[in-house]
Amino acid sequence: MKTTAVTESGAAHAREAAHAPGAALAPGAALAPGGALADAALALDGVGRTYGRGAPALDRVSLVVPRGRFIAVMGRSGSGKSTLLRCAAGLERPTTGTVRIGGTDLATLKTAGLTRLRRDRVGFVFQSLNLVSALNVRENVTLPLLLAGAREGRALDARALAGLAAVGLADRAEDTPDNLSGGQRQRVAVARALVNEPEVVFADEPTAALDPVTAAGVLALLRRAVDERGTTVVLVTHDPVAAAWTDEAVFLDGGRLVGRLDRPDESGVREMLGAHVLAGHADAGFRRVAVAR
Ligand SMILES: Nc1ncnc2c1ncn2[C@@H]1O[C@H](COP(=O)(O)OP(=O)(O)OP(=O)(O)O)[C@@H](O)[C@H]1O
Repeated sequence: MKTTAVTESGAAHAREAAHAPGAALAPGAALAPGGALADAALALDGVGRTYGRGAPALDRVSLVVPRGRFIAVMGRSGSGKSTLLRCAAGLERPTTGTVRIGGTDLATLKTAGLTRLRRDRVGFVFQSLNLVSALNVRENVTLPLLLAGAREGRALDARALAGLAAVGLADRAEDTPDNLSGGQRQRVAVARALVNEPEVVFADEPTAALDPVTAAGVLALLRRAVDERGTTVVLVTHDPVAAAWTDEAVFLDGGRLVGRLDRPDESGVREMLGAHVLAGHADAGFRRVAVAR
């Protein structure tokens, strides 16, 4: 695949990111309450999810994501990426294991508390969570703030406009989403996800429907949130080009975490997807794969 200049600069940007590597826990490893791991933006410990009588969609996944880190979750179709994201984001309760966001064990929260946590501390950029077409772009961006109890008014609008300016769409604030292109709508979705300054943003294939240059623009916005605000971003993607914007890629196969790359580049990711992940399915153990740069 031809790499665009924008994409190369994104990959270089990701390579230059100087964050400490994330940690992966052995299945079943304990998280010390109040310890360094409890301070992570996101920590999964032995998380599993089974639907009905089928094989586990997610199988004892343990993963610690420090604050201010951009992580890609990769793997072939059906490997459990979206299930991991839904469990990690508190949209679905895991069958086994523990999920912590900023030290809060999600299992300790009742439905209302979980809703509050998702509203106040988490941002979402999902293909399926589209913008509300009955509201204009500015109103779409203010929605999370209103749901969190903010009062309508100039201060709220100013915050939405600042968010839209950051994604280059301040001049489209009064348009309806239907009048925007797919890429512009995704940029509004990013502005909406970031407006209440969440600790963690979960993004499920946010660039899947976009051309490479537009996709790079959306990924650059997420990268900037990580670098400038210290936001943690968890990105589910099939795309090695998208993964190259992140600090770390983790690989799922058959619901298990089977590998990871620090500062992934396109070729390293392709190699993992093509060889290690598929061939490594029989090996249930978690493997660290060092890639020379
Ligand atoms: N609500 C559900 N009910 C039953 N099975 C489910 C449900 N959600 C996911 N699964 C199953 O769990 C497994 C993992 O699905 P998941 O959507 O997490 O994979 P994925 O890696 O995100 O796939 P894709 O890349 O195709 O989106 C699949 O076998 C899927 O059929």
